[in-house]
Amino acid sequence: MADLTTLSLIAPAKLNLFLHINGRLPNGYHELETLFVFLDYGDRLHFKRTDDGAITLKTQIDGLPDEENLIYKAAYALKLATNTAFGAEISFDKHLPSGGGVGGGSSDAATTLLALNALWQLALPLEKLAEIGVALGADVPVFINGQAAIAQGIGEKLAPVNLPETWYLVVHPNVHISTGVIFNNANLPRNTPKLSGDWQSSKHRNDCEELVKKHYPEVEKTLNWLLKYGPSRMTGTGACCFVSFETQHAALEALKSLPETWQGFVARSTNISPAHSELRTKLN
Ligand SMILES: C[C@@](CO)(OP(=O)(O)O)[C@H](O)COP(=O)(O)OP(=O)(O)OC[C@H]1O[C@@H](n2ccc(N)nc2=O)[C@H](O)[C@@H]1O
Ligand SMILES: Nc1ncnc2c1ncn2[C@@H]1O[C@H](COP(=O)(O)OP(=O)(O)O)[C@@H](O)[C@H]1O
Repeated sequence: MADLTTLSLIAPAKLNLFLHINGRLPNGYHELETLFVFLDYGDRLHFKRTDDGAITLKTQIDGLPDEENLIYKAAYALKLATNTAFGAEISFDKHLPSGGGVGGGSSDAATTLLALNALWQLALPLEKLAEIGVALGADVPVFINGQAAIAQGIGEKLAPVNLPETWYLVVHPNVHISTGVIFNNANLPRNTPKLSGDWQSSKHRNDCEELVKKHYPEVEKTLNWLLKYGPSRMTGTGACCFVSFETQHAALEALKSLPETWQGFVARSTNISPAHSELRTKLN
């Protein structure tokens, strides 16, 4: 295996193709059933191994102290768990909208754990990385595992699935939605029965959608605008909404007519996380 000292790796977006809330745990977290798929679009992170033991971010996010950046937190947590003498310099190109429901922060954290596990020559198994990751965010384990999955629990119990890969137009209606605020709203429905039998033959929805539409009219407008192309849905706790297309061309044509006040991107869904595919290529 190659002994790398630098590594550049994607932190892909995810979509929640459905999101059911089954109940609330004593610690306030919610029991979910959600279908995760990855997109071949995301942030790009650049890592350089150093010998001085320090973790340094060379890029900043406006209004977010480095110590609160999930990239820094992930690197620090891995260093703490392993006592490695190595350090890292990390820069990144942020493409995913913050608070967009596409998992940007969690994916950045997962990519950091995967990359530094290789650069610091730790050889930790994915289960251990996921254990470190879940303390940073409920969404981190699916990115560490790297396989499209139905998640249960708080999002960390993963059953791999194999979905038809297709094209998506993802639209961000320019509103930032805090996951914590939505989950803490008294009017959030929390009583969807657990899926029984074959999940593909059940009816699906996003249980956060109605509440978010009420509080963020731009999300409702986006979902309605997308309806002309097919059934539209919100991902996670919002704000991004998506619709699928059979061809890249059709998705790009729809993107061209997007109202100027919103942002959007077209991406292909993948069953294997593009971070894992890239890492495999670069390590061999
Ligand atoms: C809803 C989902 C669906 O994929 O995605 P996003 O919309 O955030 O992308 C995730 O469960 C979000 O995961 P993540 O964004 O990592 O959440 P965390 O940082 O762990 O938690 C943020 C806050 O959301 C609430 N939370 C999160 C997960 C969960 N199963 N139950 C909760 O109640 C908690 O109030 C917590 O303080
Ligand atoms: N590297 C990071 N990228 C994005 N957000 C981050 C990062 N580190 C910490 N955060 C914090 O996490 C919050 C949720 O971000 P994000 O994961 O992009 O949203 P979502 O969970 O809705 O997809 C942000 O508002 C920000 O305060």
